[in-house]
Amino acid sequence: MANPLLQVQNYSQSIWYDNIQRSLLSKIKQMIDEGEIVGITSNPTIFDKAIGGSNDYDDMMTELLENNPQMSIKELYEALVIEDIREAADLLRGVYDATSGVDGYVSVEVSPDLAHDTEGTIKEAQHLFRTIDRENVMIKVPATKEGLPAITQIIGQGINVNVTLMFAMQDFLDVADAYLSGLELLDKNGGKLDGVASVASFFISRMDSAVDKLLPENSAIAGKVAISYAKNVYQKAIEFYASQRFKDLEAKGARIQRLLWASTGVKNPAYRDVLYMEELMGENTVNTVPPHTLDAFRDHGNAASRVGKNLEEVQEVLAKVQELNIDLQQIASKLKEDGVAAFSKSFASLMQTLEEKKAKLGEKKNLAAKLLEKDCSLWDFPGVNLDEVRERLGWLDSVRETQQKISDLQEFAHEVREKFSAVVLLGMGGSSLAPEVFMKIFGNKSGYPSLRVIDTTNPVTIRQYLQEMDLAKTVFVVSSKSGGTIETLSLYKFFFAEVQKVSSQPGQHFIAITDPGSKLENIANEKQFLRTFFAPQDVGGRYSVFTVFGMVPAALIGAPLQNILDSAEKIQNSLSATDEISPVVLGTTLGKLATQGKNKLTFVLSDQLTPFADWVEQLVAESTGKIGKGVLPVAGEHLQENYSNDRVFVCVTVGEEKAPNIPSDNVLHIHLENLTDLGGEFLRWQVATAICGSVLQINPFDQPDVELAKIKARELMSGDGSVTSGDVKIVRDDLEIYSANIDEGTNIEGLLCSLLSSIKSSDYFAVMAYLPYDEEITNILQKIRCHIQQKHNIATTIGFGPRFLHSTGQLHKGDDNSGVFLQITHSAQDKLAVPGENYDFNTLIHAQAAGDFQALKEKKRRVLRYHINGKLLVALKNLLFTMENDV
Ligand SMILES: O=P(O)(O)OC[C@H]1O[C@](O)(CO)[C@@H](O)[C@@H]1O
Ligand SMILES: O=C[C@H](O)[C@H](O)COP(=O)(O)O
Repeated sequence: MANPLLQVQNYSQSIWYDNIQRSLLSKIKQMIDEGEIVGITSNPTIFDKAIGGSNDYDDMMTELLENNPQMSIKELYEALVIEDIREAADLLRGVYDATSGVDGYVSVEVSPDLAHDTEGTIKEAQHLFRTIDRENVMIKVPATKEGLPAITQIIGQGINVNVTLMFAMQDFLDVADAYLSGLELLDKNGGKLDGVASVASFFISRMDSAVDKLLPENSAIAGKVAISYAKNVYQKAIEFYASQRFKDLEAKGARIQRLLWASTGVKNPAYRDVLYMEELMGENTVNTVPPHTLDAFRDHGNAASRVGKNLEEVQEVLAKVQELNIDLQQIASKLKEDGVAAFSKSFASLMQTLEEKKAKLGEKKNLAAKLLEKDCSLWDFPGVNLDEVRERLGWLDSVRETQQKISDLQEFAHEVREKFSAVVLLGMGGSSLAPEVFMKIFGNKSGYPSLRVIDTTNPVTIRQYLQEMDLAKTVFVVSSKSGGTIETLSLYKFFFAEVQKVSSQPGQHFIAITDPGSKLENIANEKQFLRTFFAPQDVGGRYSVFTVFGMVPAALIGAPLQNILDSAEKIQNSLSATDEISPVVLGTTLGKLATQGKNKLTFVLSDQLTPFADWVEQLVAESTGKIGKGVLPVAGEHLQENYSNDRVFVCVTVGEEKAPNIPSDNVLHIHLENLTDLGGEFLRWQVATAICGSVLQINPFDQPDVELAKIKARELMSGDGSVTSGDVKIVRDDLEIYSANIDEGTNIEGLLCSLLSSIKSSDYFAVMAYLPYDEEITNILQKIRCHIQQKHNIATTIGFGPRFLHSTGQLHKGDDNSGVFLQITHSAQDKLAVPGENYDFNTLIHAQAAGDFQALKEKKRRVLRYHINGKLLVALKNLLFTMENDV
């Protein structure tokens, strides 16, 4: 079907667009190119919405203030507005030339505060016209008593004028007279009359909104008064421009001052949404149309010449208005007054928003600039070792540095995919989580190997993964910054021995990612690994996604490296933005809220982004949970009807998705146009977390309490490979229960009750499962968690051990002791030896669980360990049953 907007020109009406905003300029260009619009209008309300309600202008504001910190708010406003008006004028220049100056104008209004100041209006009109420096600009001047002489003077100087805020027939007559006087003045001054244009903006919907209130219920003339009045004015205009006075001017090139229908967005939803467009269409008029009305007309508008038609009905409607004693003249005067006041209010609100933005930008700029300069003073607080901080700020260069290495990474990936069909990454925490996100979100590109991360010491899972592997076609990435992480090295030893069974060159199945000089580098050299990638030493594990730790595995599966880095760079380049989710603001907000006790950061992620939660969980928890402070990341919970007030939500949607309704006052929304914007999210959260650490006055780059559990685990692993752990409280059937820092109970139910009755409203409940990765197990754990979430209305988390020890494990022991912990362990039949060591994986995982239990105990955390010796699933279901029914 033909676009109805394009048919409007058949009736000699020009459609202008009643809207402008920087980010819309490309859309506006498209509408101009397609012939849908031939002009643009703006007003103070439109700019208030555009500048106050978006970040479109933040970069320019930052730049302007950088060049001139003394710039006043008014100057700032003007600079932003003028830039848009110029750009719009340039976009419309083609129309202006093609129509010989009939159309192709963009209108900008003088400050509404000058509405009653003739001299001030003249000066500002001159100033704007000169500064904008475009022929196809119209200066908007209100049709007030003081505006009329200004119109004459401005037209007399050859400046185009759009007269605004016209409501009454008398306005038309006054304005038309002022216009002709202006033309006469221009003529007298020797100016060219064909070089000046003017429109008279007659406001429609506002008149109906005011009159409809005075009409009896279901009145037949509802929604018809403004149109009838406007049609009457139109007739008057025809008469006026047939006058000899105008004919004389026309002979010298003058154009009529076209009537422009403004305020044509329907305000009463009961009316047809294109009512004012359809009814007022006709020769020698302009209609300036707001976005939603334009969209509606494009969709179902009906173009026809109507403004000069049905004149009997016009008279009937106006007679009826008189009959009802409705004084349109009086209403019009009031609307004009109100209009001036409303534009003044918008203008004042915009000035205030700019004032606030300027202050915020200064503050954010300081933080952003300090961060980009790697200024350690951001974390200069008692107890923070600044030398350690200094050695952990390299991540701020990672995106830029890795941009240079894309082709090397891709070449290597190409070599690898010729030989292997699967990549297995062995690593913990920051060395494995980002690659797993990439694999789960992007998948492996066709022709590229798939990737599996192994970050457990659970023998059942390791065995199962081994059985699923085709070792001859598998390449292992051993990923460890320190090169000494026990899980990673044990897994390496195990899989190297397995590969040795199928390959005469086992080292060629291994790639190392590590710091130069690490133990892993030595191993890689000795075993002749396929390749060793060195990571920058000044980037900590959880901030390393853009280094080789994240990018090598991403390249191996053919993930969109360029998009990932570009979207991250985009975020990095706009660190001083002021919107609530810009990284610096986000970090500041999260830090401030956490200090007010709102420290349960709950992620409500698009299904497509679910895997991102594990990465962000580690970043936030390990970075912030220390010295009695911390932000607990919560992911994977069901939405509830109400929440305790310690929650902050971050809702992330992608593409067309709608955000769910979250019943909380603290909800931040992040929207990704598409999944390839994911790179920016990694950077957003790295910056936000670092800044949050600054607000919390901690070092967000260390993990002081992770070591404690490791020490305890080492102590518990005796030379013969067994694990000793005291504290057993109850032994029943195939169960052993241990507890610490809770009231004693005499049976299992009693101990569980003690644990749960210790819960306070600001606590959280954490399930820590040293169990195989398995869907059924996960489902049962989810049910346990869900039960506690609902029954106690607190935040809940689930972590698989030892994986979570490198994530929430730090926060569990470092925060303000608000965690209530249920640790679940199981004795596997399969011990699975670690070649060359005196321990097997079963011993290792038990030592890790028992070590963490001891560490939690020492830190006075409330913890219960539920150790299962018998059938795992049966025991888990029993535990769920007990929790749902007895405790
Ligand atoms: O890369 P590495 O040295 O093996 O460390 C793995 C993980 O262990 C930690 O150092 C401690 O949990 C994390 O910060 C890190 O991501
Ligand atoms: O120039 C256009 C006017 O300012 C605009 O159409 C006013 O519309 P409104 O009545 O919807 O605010």
